Amino acid sequence: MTQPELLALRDQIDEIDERLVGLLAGRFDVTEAIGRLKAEAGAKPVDPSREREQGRRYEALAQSHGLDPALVQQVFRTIIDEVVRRHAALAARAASAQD
Ligand SMILES: C=C(O[C@@H]1C=C(C(=O)O)C=C[C@H]1O)C(=O)O
Repeated sequence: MTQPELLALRDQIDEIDERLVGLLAGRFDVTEAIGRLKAEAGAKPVDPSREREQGRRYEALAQSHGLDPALVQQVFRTIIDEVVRRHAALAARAASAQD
């Protein structure tokens, strides 16, 4: 291993990480829009049936990319838990605005 090789690979990692964070931010923008719609409609923050459907999709995606499905599920569990937390906050705000 040469130092330039290592540095070039680390540059690639930095670019991928930047794209991942950008994608994550885009996902949170979309889920925020969903959270606002659900809060207006009085719908629950969590949708277990949608989450089950996604779980099956993450499993298939992980397998098609040669990744450990448990790892992919764990990553999305962390993200979705944060989405649901934000949706609950939007719902609480909408409910208190109605008081
Ligand atoms: C985004 C939604 O809200 C929650 C968060 C989800 C997600 O981050 O993918 C999926 C289902 C819901 O529990 C939704 O209902 O679509």
